[in-house]
Amino acid sequence: MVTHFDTVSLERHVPQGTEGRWLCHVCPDVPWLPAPLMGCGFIKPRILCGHLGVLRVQPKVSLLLTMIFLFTYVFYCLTGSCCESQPGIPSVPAGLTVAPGQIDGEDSLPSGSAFGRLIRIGSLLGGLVSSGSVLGDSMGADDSVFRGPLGSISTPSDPIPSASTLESSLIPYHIPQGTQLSASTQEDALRKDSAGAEDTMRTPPAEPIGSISSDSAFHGTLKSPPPITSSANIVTQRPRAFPIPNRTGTKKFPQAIIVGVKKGGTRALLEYLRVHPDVRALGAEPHFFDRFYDKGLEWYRNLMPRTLGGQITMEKTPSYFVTTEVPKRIYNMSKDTKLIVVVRDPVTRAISDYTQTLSKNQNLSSFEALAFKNISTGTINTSWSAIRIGIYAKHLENWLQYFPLSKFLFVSGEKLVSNPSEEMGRVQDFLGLKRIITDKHFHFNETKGFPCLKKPNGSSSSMPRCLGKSKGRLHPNIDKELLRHLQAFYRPYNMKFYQMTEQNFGWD
Ligand SMILES: Nc1ncnc2c1ncn2[C@@H]1O[C@H](COP(=O)(O)OS(=O)(=O)O)[C@@H](OP(=O)(O)O)[C@H]1O
Repeated sequence: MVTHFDTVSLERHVPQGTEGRWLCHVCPDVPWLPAPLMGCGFIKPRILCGHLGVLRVQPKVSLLLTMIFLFTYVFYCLTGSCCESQPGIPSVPAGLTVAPGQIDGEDSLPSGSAFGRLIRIGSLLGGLVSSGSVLGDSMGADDSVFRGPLGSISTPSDPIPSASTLESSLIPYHIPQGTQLSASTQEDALRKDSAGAEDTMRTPPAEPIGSISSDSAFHGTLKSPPPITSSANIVTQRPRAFPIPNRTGTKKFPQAIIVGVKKGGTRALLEYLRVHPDVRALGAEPHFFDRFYDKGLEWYRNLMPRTLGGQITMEKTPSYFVTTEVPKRIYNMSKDTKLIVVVRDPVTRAISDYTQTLSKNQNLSSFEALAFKNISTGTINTSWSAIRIGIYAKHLENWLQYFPLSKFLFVSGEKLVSNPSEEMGRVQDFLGLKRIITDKHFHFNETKGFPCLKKPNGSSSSMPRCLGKSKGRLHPNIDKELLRHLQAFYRPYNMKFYQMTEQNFGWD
Protein backbone atom coordinates (compact mmCIF):
# COMPACT_ATOMS: atom_id res chain seq x y z
CA MET A 1 0.00 0.00 0.00
CA VAL A 2 1.08 3.51 -0.51
CA THR A 3 2.67 4.98 2.53
CA HIS A 4 1.23 8.38 1.98
CA PHE A 5 -2.05 6.91 3.24
CA ASP A 6 -0.62 7.50 6.63
CA THR A 7 0.01 11.10 5.95
CA VAL A 8 -3.47 11.85 4.73
CA SER A 9 -4.83 14.50 6.93
CA LEU A 10 -8.27 15.84 7.19
CA GLU A 11 -8.49 19.35 8.33
CA ARG A 12 -11.59 20.97 9.68
CA HIS A 13 -12.25 24.15 7.78
CA VAL A 14 -13.74 26.34 10.43
CA PRO A 15 -14.02 29.83 8.93
CA GLN A 16 -17.15 30.79 7.06
CA GLY A 17 -19.12 27.96 8.58
CA THR A 18 -18.11 25.23 6.19
CA GLU A 19 -18.81 22.78 8.90
CA GLY A 20 -19.16 19.20 7.87
CA ARG A 21 -16.69 19.43 4.97
CA TRP A 22 -13.14 18.23 5.15
CA LEU A 23 -10.13 19.14 3.20
CA CYS A 24 -8.13 16.24 1.91
CA HIS A 25 -4.59 17.41 1.33
CA VAL A 26 -3.37 14.56 -0.81
CA CYS A 27 -6.31 14.57 -3.17
CA PRO A 28 -6.18 17.97 -4.81
CA ASP A 29 -8.58 16.80 -7.51
CA VAL A 30 -11.22 16.31 -4.91
CA PRO A 31 -10.57 19.22 -2.67
CA TRP A 32 -13.80 19.19 -0.71
CA LEU A 33 -15.44 16.10 0.54
CA PRO A 34 -18.52 16.79 2.57
CA ALA A 35 -18.33 14.53 5.58
CA PRO A 36 -22.08 13.79 5.73
CA LEU A 37 -21.84 12.75 2.10
CA MET A 38 -19.43 10.11 3.12
CA GLY A 39 -22.02 9.35 5.62
CA CYS A 40 -19.71 8.25 8.28
CA GLY A 41 -17.47 10.96 9.66
CA PHE A 42 -13.71 10.90 10.00
CA ILE A 43 -12.64 7.46 8.96
CA LYS A 44 -14.45 6.96 5.71
CA PRO A 45 -13.40 10.18 4.02
CA ARG A 46 -9.89 9.15 4.92
CA ILE A 47 -10.31 5.79 3.22
CA LEU A 48 -11.96 7.19 0.14
CA CYS A 49 -9.44 9.92 -0.18
CA GLY A 50 -6.68 7.40 0.13
CA HIS A 51 -8.21 5.33 -2.59
CA LEU A 52 -8.25 8.24 -4.91
CA GLY A 53 -4.54 8.40 -4.41
CA VAL A 54 -4.39 4.71 -5.20
CA LEU A 55 -6.30 5.23 -8.39
CA ARG A 56 -3.47 7.26 -9.69
CA VAL A 57 -0.52 5.09 -8.74
CA GLN A 58 -1.50 1.47 -8.33
CA PRO A 59 -1.44 -1.21 -11.00
CA LYS A 60 -4.62 -2.73 -12.33
CA VAL A 61 -4.95 -5.43 -9.67
CA SER A 62 -4.82 -2.87 -6.96
CA LEU A 63 -7.30 -0.80 -8.82
CA LEU A 64 -9.65 -3.75 -9.03
CA LEU A 65 -9.28 -4.43 -5.32
CA THR A 66 -9.90 -0.82 -4.63
CA MET A 67 -13.08 -0.84 -6.65
CA ILE A 68 -14.28 -4.00 -4.89
CA PHE A 69 -13.66 -2.33 -1.57
CA LEU A 70 -15.42 0.79 -2.69
CA PHE A 71 -18.50 -1.06 -3.87
CA THR A 72 -18.56 -3.19 -0.73
CA TYR A 73 -18.61 0.03 1.22
CA VAL A 74 -21.40 1.42 -0.93
CA PHE A 75 -23.43 -1.74 -0.48
CA TYR A 76 -22.82 -1.60 3.23
CA CYS A 77 -24.15 1.93 3.34
CA LEU A 78 -27.15 1.05 1.21
CA THR A 79 -28.19 -1.57 3.66
CA GLY A 80 -28.46 1.21 6.16
CA SER A 81 -25.62 0.17 8.42
CA CYS A 82 -23.16 2.94 7.93
CA CYS A 83 -24.77 6.14 9.08
CA GLU A 84 -27.45 5.51 11.63
CA SER A 85 -25.14 4.95 14.48
CA GLN A 86 -23.05 8.02 13.96
CA PRO A 87 -23.21 9.93 17.17
CA GLY A 88 -24.46 13.44 17.03
CA ILE A 89 -26.37 13.11 13.81
CA PRO A 90 -30.00 12.44 14.58
CA SER A 91 -31.73 10.05 12.27
CA VAL A 92 -35.14 10.81 10.88
CA PRO A 93 -37.90 9.29 12.95
CA ALA A 94 -39.45 6.28 11.31
CA GLY A 95 -42.34 7.16 9.12
CA LEU A 96 -41.63 10.85 9.12
CA THR A 97 -41.09 12.56 5.84
CA VAL A 98 -38.27 14.99 6.25
CA ALA A 99 -39.75 18.36 6.83
CA PRO A 100 -40.12 20.35 3.69
CA GLY A 101 -38.36 23.59 3.94
CA GLN A 102 -36.75 22.58 7.15
CA ILE A 103 -33.34 24.06 7.52
CA ASP A 104 -31.92 20.76 8.66
CA GLY A 105 -33.16 18.98 5.65
CA GLU A 106 -34.85 21.64 3.78
CA ASP A 107 -36.49 20.38 0.61
CA SER A 108 -34.36 17.34 0.93
CA LEU A 109 -34.85 13.71 0.22
CA PRO A 110 -35.78 11.70 3.24
CA SER A 111 -32.31 11.10 4.54
CA GLY A 112 -33.28 8.01 6.43
CA SER A 113 -34.48 6.11 3.41
CA ALA A 114 -32.49 3.67 1.36
CA PHE A 115 -33.46 5.73 -1.65
CA GLY A 116 -32.02 8.82 -0.09
CA ARG A 117 -28.81 6.96 0.65
CA LEU A 118 -28.72 5.61 -2.86
CA ILE A 119 -29.01 9.11 -4.29
CA ARG A 120 -26.31 10.41 -2.01
CA ILE A 121 -23.95 7.60 -2.75
CA GLY A 122 -24.78 7.75 -6.44
CA SER A 123 -23.98 11.43 -6.45
CA LEU A 124 -20.76 10.73 -4.62
CA LEU A 125 -19.66 8.15 -7.15
CA GLY A 126 -20.71 10.37 -10.02
CA GLY A 127 -18.71 13.18 -8.58
CA LEU A 128 -15.67 11.03 -8.02
CA VAL A 129 -15.76 9.41 -11.41
CA SER A 130 -15.94 12.74 -13.13
CA SER A 131 -13.30 14.14 -10.82
CA GLY A 132 -15.47 17.18 -10.57
CA SER A 133 -16.76 18.85 -7.52
CA VAL A 134 -19.01 16.42 -5.73
CA LEU A 135 -20.95 19.27 -4.31
CA GLY A 136 -21.35 20.96 -7.63
CA ASP A 137 -22.53 17.84 -9.38
CA SER A 138 -25.10 17.05 -6.85
CA MET A 139 -26.42 20.53 -6.87
CA GLY A 140 -26.96 20.47 -10.52
CA ALA A 141 -29.03 17.37 -10.12
CA ASP A 142 -31.67 18.42 -7.72
CA ASP A 143 -33.64 21.14 -6.05
CA SER A 144 -31.08 22.92 -4.02
CA VAL A 145 -31.83 25.12 -1.16
CA PHE A 146 -29.56 27.96 -0.36
CA ARG A 147 -29.51 29.45 3.01
CA GLY A 148 -27.33 32.43 3.52
CA PRO A 149 -27.44 35.11 6.13
CA LEU A 150 -30.52 36.52 4.47
CA GLY A 151 -32.64 33.44 4.56
CA SER A 152 -33.12 30.83 1.93
CA ILE A 153 -33.31 30.58 -1.78
CA SER A 154 -34.57 27.50 -3.44
CA THR A 155 -34.10 26.68 -7.05
CA PRO A 156 -36.52 23.92 -7.76
CA SER A 157 -35.83 21.94 -10.86
CA ASP A 158 -39.42 20.82 -11.09
CA PRO A 159 -42.05 23.47 -11.51
CA ILE A 160 -44.59 21.59 -9.39
CA PRO A 161 -46.91 24.21 -8.00
CA SER A 162 -46.85 24.52 -4.29
CA ALA A 163 -49.85 22.77 -2.85
CA SER A 164 -50.52 25.95 -0.97
CA THR A 165 -51.41 27.62 -4.16
CA LEU A 166 -54.06 25.07 -4.93
CA GLU A 167 -55.39 24.17 -1.62
CA SER A 168 -57.55 27.12 -0.81
CA SER A 169 -59.79 26.44 -3.73
CA LEU A 170 -59.90 22.74 -2.96
CA ILE A 171 -60.31 22.71 0.76
CA PRO A 172 -63.76 23.42 2.07
CA TYR A 173 -64.23 25.86 4.90
CA HIS A 174 -65.46 23.12 7.09
CA ILE A 175 -63.73 19.79 7.00
CA PRO A 176 -66.50 17.23 7.53
CA GLN A 177 -65.98 15.01 10.54
CA GLY A 178 -64.14 11.88 9.66
CA THR A 179 -62.72 13.26 6.45
CA GLN A 180 -59.20 11.97 6.22
CA LEU A 181 -56.68 12.28 3.48
CA SER A 182 -54.88 9.08 2.77
CA ALA A 183 -51.34 8.90 4.06
CA SER A 184 -49.90 8.81 0.59
CA THR A 185 -51.96 11.78 -0.49
CA GLN A 186 -50.73 13.67 2.51
CA GLU A 187 -47.12 12.83 1.91
CA ASP A 188 -47.53 13.73 -1.74
CA ALA A 189 -49.02 17.04 -0.85
CA LEU A 190 -46.25 17.82 1.56
CA ARG A 191 -43.69 16.85 -0.96
CA LYS A 192 -45.32 19.15 -3.48
CA ASP A 193 -45.17 21.90 -0.93
CA SER A 194 -41.61 21.10 -0.27
CA ALA A 195 -40.83 21.63 -3.90
CA GLY A 196 -41.51 25.17 -2.90
CA ALA A 197 -41.58 25.97 -6.57
CA GLU A 198 -43.48 29.16 -6.08
CA ASP A 199 -42.50 30.04 -2.67
CA THR A 200 -38.96 31.06 -2.27
CA MET A 201 -36.75 34.02 -2.91
CA ARG A 202 -34.81 33.94 -6.14
CA THR A 203 -31.90 35.93 -7.40
CA PRO A 204 -32.80 37.90 -10.48
CA PRO A 205 -30.61 37.48 -13.53
CA ALA A 206 -27.42 39.45 -13.67
CA GLU A 207 -28.47 41.03 -16.95
CA PRO A 208 -30.98 43.87 -16.89
CA ILE A 209 -34.48 42.68 -17.57
CA GLY A 210 -36.37 44.30 -20.35
CA SER A 211 -39.99 43.49 -19.75
CA ILE A 212 -42.43 41.90 -17.42
CA SER A 213 -42.35 38.70 -19.41
CA SER A 214 -38.77 38.48 -18.28
CA ASP A 215 -40.17 36.96 -15.13
CA SER A 216 -39.42 33.76 -16.87
CA ALA A 217 -35.87 34.97 -17.16
CA PHE A 218 -35.79 35.09 -13.39
CA HIS A 219 -36.53 31.42 -13.38
CA GLY A 220 -34.42 30.58 -16.36
CA THR A 221 -31.24 31.80 -14.80
CA LEU A 222 -31.98 30.19 -11.53
CA LYS A 223 -32.86 26.66 -12.45
CA SER A 224 -29.23 25.80 -11.95
CA PRO A 225 -27.49 27.13 -8.92
CA PRO A 226 -24.63 29.55 -9.45
CA PRO A 227 -21.20 28.01 -9.94
CA ILE A 228 -19.06 27.52 -6.89
CA THR A 229 -16.41 30.17 -7.09
CA SER A 230 -15.36 30.67 -3.53
CA SER A 231 -15.56 29.11 -0.14
CA ALA A 232 -18.18 31.71 0.68
CA ASN A 233 -20.33 30.26 -2.04
CA ILE A 234 -19.84 26.77 -0.77
CA VAL A 235 -21.07 27.88 2.58
CA THR A 236 -24.32 29.29 1.33
CA GLN A 237 -25.17 26.59 -1.15
CA ARG A 238 -26.84 23.72 0.53
CA PRO A 239 -27.42 20.78 -1.76
CA ARG A 240 -30.64 18.93 -1.12
CA ALA A 241 -29.08 15.55 -1.33
CA PHE A 242 -26.56 16.26 1.39
CA PRO A 243 -28.34 18.01 4.20
CA ILE A 244 -25.95 19.12 6.87
CA PRO A 245 -27.65 18.33 10.11
CA ASN A 246 -28.08 21.07 12.60
CA ARG A 247 -27.17 19.22 15.72
CA THR A 248 -27.95 21.93 18.17
CA GLY A 249 -31.21 23.27 19.48
CA THR A 250 -34.58 21.67 19.86
CA LYS A 251 -37.67 21.36 17.75
CA LYS A 252 -40.48 23.38 19.24
CA PHE A 253 -44.04 24.10 18.31
CA PRO A 254 -44.28 27.40 16.49
CA GLN A 255 -44.81 30.32 18.79
CA ALA A 256 -46.07 32.36 15.84
CA ILE A 257 -47.92 31.32 12.71
CA ILE A 258 -48.73 33.25 9.55
CA VAL A 259 -52.27 31.96 9.18
CA GLY A 260 -53.37 33.90 6.12
CA VAL A 261 -54.46 35.02 3.75
CA LYS A 262 -53.87 33.26 0.51
CA LYS A 263 -52.32 35.66 -2.02
CA GLY A 264 -51.97 38.31 0.66
CA GLY A 265 -48.17 38.42 0.54
CA THR A 266 -47.50 35.63 3.04
CA ARG A 267 -44.43 34.29 1.25
CA ALA A 268 -42.81 37.71 1.10
CA LEU A 269 -43.43 38.17 4.81
CA LEU A 270 -42.00 34.79 5.73
CA GLU A 271 -38.90 35.29 3.60
CA TYR A 272 -38.32 38.72 5.09
CA LEU A 273 -38.69 37.29 8.57
CA ARG A 274 -36.15 34.59 7.85
CA VAL A 275 -33.57 37.31 7.55
CA HIS A 276 -33.87 37.75 11.28
CA PRO A 277 -31.35 35.68 13.25
CA ASP A 278 -33.91 34.97 15.95
CA VAL A 279 -36.46 33.50 13.58
CA ARG A 280 -36.35 29.92 12.34
CA ALA A 281 -39.17 29.13 9.97
CA LEU A 282 -40.29 26.15 8.01
CA GLY A 283 -39.81 27.01 4.34
CA ALA A 284 -42.80 25.12 2.96
CA GLU A 285 -46.37 25.14 4.16
CA PRO A 286 -47.00 22.21 6.50
CA HIS A 287 -50.83 22.38 6.36
CA PHE A 288 -50.93 20.57 9.66
CA PHE A 289 -54.00 22.20 11.16
CA ASP A 290 -56.11 21.90 8.03
CA ARG A 291 -54.89 18.78 6.23
CA PHE A 292 -52.65 16.67 8.37
CA TYR A 293 -54.10 17.11 11.81
CA ASP A 294 -54.60 13.38 12.19
CA LYS A 295 -50.82 12.95 12.11
CA GLY A 296 -50.65 14.34 15.60
CA LEU A 297 -48.82 17.17 17.29
CA GLU A 298 -45.54 15.30 17.63
CA TRP A 299 -45.44 14.83 13.87
CA TYR A 300 -45.98 18.55 13.50
CA ARG A 301 -43.29 19.46 16.02
CA ASN A 302 -40.86 17.17 14.27
CA LEU A 303 -41.31 19.15 11.06
CA MET A 304 -40.01 22.27 12.72
CA PRO A 305 -36.45 23.51 12.41
CA ARG A 306 -34.36 23.37 15.55
CA THR A 307 -34.12 26.52 17.54
CA LEU A 308 -31.79 27.77 20.21
CA GLY A 309 -32.96 29.70 23.25
CA GLY A 310 -34.43 33.05 22.27
CA GLN A 311 -35.21 31.98 18.73
CA ILE A 312 -38.78 31.87 17.49
CA THR A 313 -40.15 28.94 15.52
CA MET A 314 -42.55 29.91 12.73
CA GLU A 315 -44.50 28.49 9.86
CA LYS A 316 -46.98 29.85 7.35
CA THR A 317 -50.04 28.19 5.88
CA PRO A 318 -52.42 30.77 4.39
CA SER A 319 -55.40 28.43 4.20
CA TYR A 320 -55.59 28.26 8.00
CA PHE A 321 -57.39 31.60 8.11
CA VAL A 322 -60.42 30.31 6.20
CA THR A 323 -60.62 26.79 7.63
CA THR A 324 -63.24 26.57 10.36
CA GLU A 325 -61.51 23.95 12.49
CA VAL A 326 -58.11 25.61 12.62
CA PRO A 327 -58.54 28.24 15.38
CA LYS A 328 -59.63 25.64 17.90
CA ARG A 329 -56.82 23.30 16.93
CA ILE A 330 -54.17 25.98 17.26
CA TYR A 331 -55.71 27.02 20.57
CA ASN A 332 -55.45 23.44 21.78
CA MET A 333 -51.77 23.40 20.85
CA SER A 334 -51.14 26.70 22.64
CA LYS A 335 -53.47 29.53 23.46
CA ASP A 336 -50.42 31.81 23.46
CA THR A 337 -49.67 31.31 19.78
CA LYS A 338 -49.17 34.61 17.99
CA LEU A 339 -51.18 34.86 14.80
CA ILE A 340 -50.21 36.94 11.81
CA VAL A 341 -52.66 37.66 9.02
CA VAL A 342 -51.47 39.38 5.87
CA VAL A 343 -54.50 40.98 4.26
CA ARG A 344 -54.85 42.61 0.89
CA ASP A 345 -57.72 44.37 -0.89
CA PRO A 346 -60.13 41.46 -1.35
CA VAL A 347 -60.81 42.44 -4.95
CA THR A 348 -57.14 42.32 -5.99
CA ARG A 349 -56.69 39.26 -3.82
CA ALA A 350 -59.50 37.50 -5.74
CA ILE A 351 -57.94 38.45 -9.07
CA SER A 352 -54.55 37.25 -7.84
CA ASP A 353 -56.11 33.96 -6.79
CA TYR A 354 -57.81 33.63 -10.17
CA THR A 355 -54.56 34.47 -11.99
CA GLN A 356 -52.82 31.69 -10.17
CA THR A 357 -55.51 29.14 -11.05
CA LEU A 358 -55.50 30.37 -14.64
CA SER A 359 -51.76 29.84 -14.84
CA LYS A 360 -52.39 26.15 -14.27
CA ASN A 361 -55.51 25.79 -16.34
CA GLN A 362 -55.67 27.80 -19.52
CA ASN A 363 -59.23 26.60 -20.16
CA LEU A 364 -60.54 28.25 -17.04
CA SER A 365 -63.66 30.40 -17.48
CA SER A 366 -63.24 34.13 -17.31
CA PHE A 367 -62.95 35.86 -13.96
CA GLU A 368 -66.24 37.61 -14.65
CA ALA A 369 -68.03 34.32 -15.35
CA LEU A 370 -66.77 32.79 -12.12
CA ALA A 371 -67.23 35.82 -9.89
CA PHE A 372 -70.80 36.62 -10.88
CA LYS A 373 -73.84 34.44 -10.63
CA ASN A 374 -75.59 36.86 -12.87
CA ILE A 375 -73.52 39.50 -14.61
CA SER A 376 -76.49 41.61 -15.68
CA THR A 377 -77.80 41.92 -12.11
CA GLY A 378 -74.33 42.01 -10.60
CA THR A 379 -75.04 39.11 -8.22
CA ILE A 380 -71.81 37.84 -6.75
CA ASN A 381 -70.99 34.15 -6.63
CA THR A 382 -70.02 33.81 -2.97
CA SER A 383 -69.56 30.07 -3.29
CA TRP A 384 -66.43 30.64 -5.37
CA SER A 385 -63.48 30.36 -3.01
CA ALA A 386 -61.68 33.30 -4.64
CA ILE A 387 -64.57 35.50 -3.54
CA ARG A 388 -65.25 33.83 -0.20
CA ILE A 389 -61.69 34.09 1.12
CA GLY A 390 -61.91 37.90 0.89
CA ILE A 391 -64.79 38.17 3.37
CA TYR A 392 -62.21 38.64 6.11
CA ALA A 393 -64.65 39.79 8.80
CA LYS A 394 -66.51 36.49 8.69
CA HIS A 395 -63.39 34.40 9.07
CA LEU A 396 -62.06 36.61 11.82
CA GLU A 397 -65.29 36.14 13.81
CA ASN A 398 -64.50 32.45 14.01
CA TRP A 399 -60.96 33.10 15.23
CA LEU A 400 -62.08 35.56 17.86
CA GLN A 401 -64.05 32.81 19.56
CA TYR A 402 -60.72 31.35 20.59
CA PHE A 403 -58.13 34.11 20.55
CA PRO A 404 -58.33 37.71 21.77
CA LEU A 405 -57.46 40.47 19.33
CA SER A 406 -54.16 41.02 21.14
CA LYS A 407 -52.91 37.69 19.78
CA PHE A 408 -53.27 38.93 16.19
CA LEU A 409 -51.20 41.12 13.99
CA PHE A 410 -52.81 42.23 10.76
CA VAL A 411 -50.22 43.08 8.16
CA SER A 412 -51.17 45.18 5.17
CA GLY A 413 -50.26 43.30 2.00
CA GLU A 414 -50.16 46.63 0.17
CA LYS A 415 -47.73 48.20 2.65
CA LEU A 416 -45.58 45.11 2.57
CA VAL A 417 -44.93 46.06 -1.05
CA SER A 418 -44.85 49.87 -0.78
CA ASN A 419 -42.98 50.12 2.51
CA PRO A 420 -41.68 46.72 3.58
CA SER A 421 -39.31 48.01 6.27
CA GLU A 422 -42.07 49.87 8.12
CA GLU A 423 -44.37 46.88 8.02
CA MET A 424 -41.53 44.62 9.12
CA GLY A 425 -40.92 46.94 12.05
CA ARG A 426 -44.47 46.27 13.24
CA VAL A 427 -44.03 42.54 12.75
CA GLN A 428 -40.77 42.44 14.70
CA ASP A 429 -42.33 44.44 17.54
CA PHE A 430 -45.30 42.08 17.65
CA LEU A 431 -43.00 39.08 17.83
CA GLY A 432 -40.89 40.69 20.53
CA LEU A 433 -37.86 40.72 18.26
CA LYS A 434 -35.15 43.31 18.05
CA ARG A 435 -35.73 45.50 14.98
CA ILE A 436 -33.02 44.04 12.81
CA ILE A 437 -34.81 43.97 9.48
CA THR A 438 -34.78 47.55 8.26
CA ASP A 439 -34.82 49.47 5.00
CA LYS A 440 -31.18 48.46 4.53
CA HIS A 441 -32.44 45.00 3.67
CA PHE A 442 -34.70 46.00 0.81
CA HIS A 443 -34.20 47.02 -2.74
CA PHE A 444 -37.14 47.89 -4.98
CA ASN A 445 -36.80 46.03 -8.25
CA GLU A 446 -38.37 48.33 -10.83
CA THR A 447 -38.72 45.59 -13.40
CA LYS A 448 -40.48 43.19 -11.10
CA GLY A 449 -42.35 45.99 -9.41
CA PHE A 450 -41.70 44.52 -5.97
CA PRO A 451 -39.17 44.78 -3.21
CA CYS A 452 -36.39 42.22 -3.16
CA LEU A 453 -34.02 41.32 -0.38
CA LYS A 454 -30.57 42.79 -0.61
CA LYS A 455 -27.60 40.55 -0.18
CA PRO A 456 -25.60 41.20 2.95
CA ASN A 457 -22.53 43.39 2.75
CA GLY A 458 -19.49 41.50 1.64
CA SER A 459 -21.51 38.87 -0.17
CA SER A 460 -19.88 37.48 -3.30
CA SER A 461 -22.91 38.49 -5.33
CA SER A 462 -24.51 41.87 -4.96
CA MET A 463 -27.72 40.87 -6.71
CA PRO A 464 -30.80 41.22 -4.55
CA ARG A 465 -33.05 38.23 -4.17
CA CYS A 466 -36.61 38.45 -5.42
CA LEU A 467 -39.52 36.09 -5.07
CA GLY A 468 -40.10 33.67 -7.93
CA LYS A 469 -42.11 34.33 -11.02
CA SER A 470 -45.36 33.12 -9.48
CA LYS A 471 -45.23 36.04 -7.08
CA GLY A 472 -46.01 39.37 -8.61
CA ARG A 473 -47.76 38.04 -11.69
CA LEU A 474 -49.46 40.23 -14.24
CA HIS A 475 -53.20 40.17 -13.65
CA PRO A 476 -55.72 39.96 -16.47
CA ASN A 477 -57.80 43.04 -17.20
CA ILE A 478 -61.23 42.82 -15.64
CA ASP A 479 -64.22 44.83 -16.76
CA LYS A 480 -64.24 48.06 -14.71
CA GLU A 481 -67.98 48.04 -14.17
CA LEU A 482 -67.86 44.52 -12.75
CA LEU A 483 -64.96 45.49 -10.52
CA ARG A 484 -67.10 48.29 -9.09
CA HIS A 485 -69.79 45.71 -8.29
CA LEU A 486 -67.24 43.59 -6.57
CA GLN A 487 -65.91 46.51 -4.55
CA ALA A 488 -69.45 47.39 -3.52
CA PHE A 489 -69.98 43.80 -2.44
CA TYR A 490 -66.92 43.77 -0.21
CA ARG A 491 -67.36 47.28 1.24
CA PRO A 492 -69.58 46.39 4.22
CA TYR A 493 -67.39 43.41 5.08
CA ASN A 494 -64.30 45.59 4.82
CA MET A 495 -65.83 48.20 7.14
CA LYS A 496 -66.66 45.50 9.63
CA PHE A 497 -63.13 44.15 9.35
CA TYR A 498 -61.66 47.62 10.00
CA GLN A 499 -63.84 47.87 13.10
CA MET A 500 -62.92 44.46 14.38
CA THR A 501 -59.20 44.96 13.85
CA GLU A 502 -59.23 48.67 14.78
CA GLN A 503 -57.23 49.25 11.63
CA ASN A 504 -58.13 50.97 8.37
CA PHE A 505 -56.53 49.23 5.41
CA GLY A 506 -57.71 51.86 2.93
CA TRP A 507 -59.29 49.57 0.39
CA ASP A 508 -62.38 51.72 -0.09
N1 LIG B 1 -41.63 41.16 -2.62
C1 LIG B 1 -42.63 40.61 -3.28
N2 LIG B 1 -42.41 39.97 -4.44
C2 LIG B 1 -43.42 39.40 -5.11
N3 LIG B 1 -44.69 39.39 -4.69
C3 LIG B 1 -44.97 40.02 -3.54
C4 LIG B 1 -43.96 40.65 -2.81
N4 LIG B 1 -44.53 41.21 -1.72
C5 LIG B 1 -45.83 40.94 -1.78
N5 LIG B 1 -46.10 40.23 -2.88
C6 LIG B 1 -47.43 39.78 -3.25
O1 LIG B 1 -47.57 38.46 -2.76
C7 LIG B 1 -48.61 37.88 -3.52
C8 LIG B 1 -48.61 36.39 -3.30
O2 LIG B 1 -49.10 36.19 -2.01
P1 LIG B 1 -48.75 34.92 -1.14
O3 LIG B 1 -47.28 34.78 -1.03
O4 LIG B 1 -49.51 35.04 0.13
O5 LIG B 1 -49.33 33.76 -2.04
S1 LIG B 1 -49.66 32.27 -1.58
O6 LIG B 1 -50.95 32.30 -0.90
O7 LIG B 1 -48.57 31.80 -0.73
O8 LIG B 1 -49.75 31.54 -2.86
C9 LIG B 1 -48.31 38.32 -4.93
O9 LIG B 1 -49.51 38.33 -5.64
P2 LIG B 1 -49.56 38.55 -7.23
O10 LIG B 1 -49.09 39.96 -7.46
O11 LIG B 1 -50.96 38.38 -7.62
O12 LIG B 1 -48.68 37.55 -7.85
C10 LIG B 1 -47.71 39.71 -4.74
O13 LIG B 1 -48.62 40.73 -5.03
